[in-house]
Amino acid sequence: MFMSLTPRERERVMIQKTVCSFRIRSSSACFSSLLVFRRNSHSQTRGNGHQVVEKKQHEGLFLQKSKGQHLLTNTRILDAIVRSSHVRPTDTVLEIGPGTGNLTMKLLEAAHHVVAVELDKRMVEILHKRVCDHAFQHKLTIIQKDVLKTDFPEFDLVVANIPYNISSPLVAKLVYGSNTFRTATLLLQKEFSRRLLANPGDSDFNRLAVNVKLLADVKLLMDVSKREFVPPPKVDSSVVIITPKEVKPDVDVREWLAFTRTCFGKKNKTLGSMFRQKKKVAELLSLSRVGIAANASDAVEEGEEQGLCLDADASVFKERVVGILRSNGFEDKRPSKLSHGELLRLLALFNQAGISFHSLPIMDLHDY
Ligand SMILES: C[S@@+](CC[C@H](N)C(=O)[O-])C[C@H]1O[C@@H](n2cnc3c(N)ncnc32)[C@H](O)[C@@H]1O
Repeated sequence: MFMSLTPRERERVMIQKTVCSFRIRSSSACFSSLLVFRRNSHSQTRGNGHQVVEKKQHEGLFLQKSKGQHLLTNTRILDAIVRSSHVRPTDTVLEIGPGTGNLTMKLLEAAHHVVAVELDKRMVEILHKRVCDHAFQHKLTIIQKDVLKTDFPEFDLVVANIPYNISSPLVAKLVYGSNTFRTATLLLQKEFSRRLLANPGDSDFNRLAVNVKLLADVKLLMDVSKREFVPPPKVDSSVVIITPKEVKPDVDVREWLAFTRTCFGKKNKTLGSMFRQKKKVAELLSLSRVGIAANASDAVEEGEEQGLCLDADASVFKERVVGILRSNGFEDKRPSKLSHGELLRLLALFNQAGISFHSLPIMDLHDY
């Protein structure tokens, strides 16, 4: 029966057998880790695009689910990712989570330089050796750190198969961070990519999409089956390309993020019912007081001009908030149906009336 399988199916059976036998032998401490054969730097490519595992030269490597260690092994898909990223020979590419370097090797061929940020020391060692074996070391800088706690050097592009458990803060770091770049081509969990791709009016338009699309365009490049990874994750993946907008709206980013957190907190509620909630009114009232106090005389004067008394009780404040919604035609609207232009206008109306949404530290930029 084994012989009747295609070479690709046979390879999978072999990997599965190894994984199963390891599971039986493994202690509970290692339960979430899988043993696989390390892809050898001299491995050949089969007609179906998968690299052949040379078992004689394998080194055991525990791939940790907690670090999202699912290696993409299909060279056709790796090539397609690099091709769709339009890497130029003059580019410095930032790769996040290079792992054993399957994508890195392709990027090194296409780019002027690659900066790879990898948390796992074992991966760094394997990658370093592999790159030296191919005499590419002068083109690669490896930063062995947590990508969320690292300041990036300058780069032109991002191309990465990222650990899915940090998708949200990582996309926020790229889109809302201070680095300028042409595009970010990211392999993401399929469901996450669909959330990212949602548009105003779609049933699944959400806070992630509204925040990312304020500053960037997002396009789907391709879906990738979970079968293309070793070990296969539970879910399928997708490759998306994020292109920062050339002209960005003039808005206080922290104020915007806090505003969208309020608007998209409860699915399908109208703005009127959302802003009538007792808890929300109390929260906004205290934030607006803090904002006015922090912005000192200008804001206080503005607040007073608008009739906002610092000692105003919650019901007066609620009427003020709902009044803004009503008189501008927003009361019965649902946030998921509003365009960026409409949301920006509503935020400006609130702010002009001395109503503020944020008192958050910078760290919370990462919190979608
Ligand atoms: C999905 S694997 C991708 C490996 C490789 N790029 C590939 O396509 O085969 C994700 C990689 O990110 C690394 N990683 C996980 N969390 C990280 C973090 N916070 N900072 C940097 N690297 C991280 C993992 O160790 C792993 O090597």
